[in-house]
Amino acid sequence: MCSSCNSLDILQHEHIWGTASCPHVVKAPIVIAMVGLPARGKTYMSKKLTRYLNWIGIRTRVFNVGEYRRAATDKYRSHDFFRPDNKEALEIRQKCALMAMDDATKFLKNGGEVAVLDATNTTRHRRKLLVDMIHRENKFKLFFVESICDDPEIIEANIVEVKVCSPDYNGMDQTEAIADFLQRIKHYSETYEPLCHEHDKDLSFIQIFNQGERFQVNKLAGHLQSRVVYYLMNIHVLPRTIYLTRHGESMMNLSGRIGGDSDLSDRGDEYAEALAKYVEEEKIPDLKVWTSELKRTKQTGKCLTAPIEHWKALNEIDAGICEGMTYEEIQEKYPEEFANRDQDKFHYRYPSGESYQDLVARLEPVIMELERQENILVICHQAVARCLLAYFQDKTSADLAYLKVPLHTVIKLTPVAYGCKIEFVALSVDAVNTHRERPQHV
Ligand SMILES: O=c1[nH]cnc2c1c(-c1ccc(Cl)cc1)cn2-c1ccccc1
Ligand SMILES: O=P(O)(O)OC[C@H]1O[C@](O)(CO)[C@@H](O)[C@@H]1O
Repeated sequence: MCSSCNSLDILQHEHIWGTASCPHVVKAPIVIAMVGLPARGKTYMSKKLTRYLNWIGIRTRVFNVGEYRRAATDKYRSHDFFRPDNKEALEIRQKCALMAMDDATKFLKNGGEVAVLDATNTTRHRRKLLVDMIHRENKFKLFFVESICDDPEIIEANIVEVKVCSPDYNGMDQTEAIADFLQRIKHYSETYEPLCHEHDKDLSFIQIFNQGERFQVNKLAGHLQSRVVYYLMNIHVLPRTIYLTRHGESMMNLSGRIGGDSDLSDRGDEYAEALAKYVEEEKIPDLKVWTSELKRTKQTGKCLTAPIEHWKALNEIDAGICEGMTYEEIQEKYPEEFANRDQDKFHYRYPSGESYQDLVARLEPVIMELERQENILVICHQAVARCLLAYFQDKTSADLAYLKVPLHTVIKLTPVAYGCKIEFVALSVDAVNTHRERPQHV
């Protein structure tokens, strides 16, 4: 007997594994529907949230209605397309919205877990259509995320940063494009009905005011929705830089051995000095430094003047019974283990140790705190740096485990528009290469 909906055929019900058929299941697929006027950060949030959910292992994809409209109509002419009385355009826009929802439904029926519908969804009529289509027919959960922003400076910044370069404005000069986009916003404003408690008390939603200054949350329904709300309450758009580096070369690196808690080598000490010089020259305001609890990262930060915090969560992947061994010794002594790791390096867990998947879970609180912070230098390890980098660079789990993160290199990450600019700054101190390539045969 299923305790949530008293269904008897537990096998058909698949309650434990979570299916779309029963709304009570823990992992019922969910549609996150964005709501808001143009230039309110809907695409920004859609992409960032999707990157986070995929990184923690939840299969998520964005369905952007604007992209469907651009595919359906040839060259965009002007804001007239968005006039509420433009019947022909309304038909195209409705068709595109239905196609996006249809593709989202297909995605969720084929193993997808979260579909983010990046659209304005600015009328009660459109949202009711969503409720009927998604909630009743498919039994998916539906969660609305509305961004309300009436600060003209923020709107203008958004338009300049991500709208004027949109395909809609190819060949148009910036002033013309901004004017056209402001007209487009005006057309939407005429019919805009924000979510409100009176009319929408049965809907699950969060309203975000002015880029996270204030939040209004209604009827959260489930763990995933709470995780989404928590994430959206922790992100910010203040300009900042995250500097990522491994510790300096260690004695274990010199001997080609993995793990352990060894001191820096002489060249590792040189890197610690070079790192302090680099940081000095960067003139980073209010820098904070995070290291792991292992000696080699603490020693790497010893010449820095900025405040330093140590995180156990930043410790290197635990190689369990293989700690302190070389790859050759592992292949010799544990050939099966060695082969299994090459087969699926992300999911492979060392006996009495960790997998990259375990590492991502251990690093999630670090990522959440990094999102809250401003300028940070993280001194960590090869596997840890790969996991953090995969989050900022939206890498797949398979690629994550083989990302190149050389010793004595500072990786500079700066959020821009919808992504993250990345620069590799190799400081001129030699070091061994600890990178083991993806084997060809698998
Ligand atoms: O509320 C906005 N209004 C206009 N623009 C915005 C936002 C947000 C934003 C929204 C919610 C949260 Cl919790 C944080 C940021 C991000 N952006 C944005 C930032 C960079 C490029 C393009 C868009
Ligand atoms: O996953 P890979 O490629 O073995 O890299 C992780 C290894 O890198 C090191 O940080 C340095 O070799 C080891 O401590 C760790 O086990």
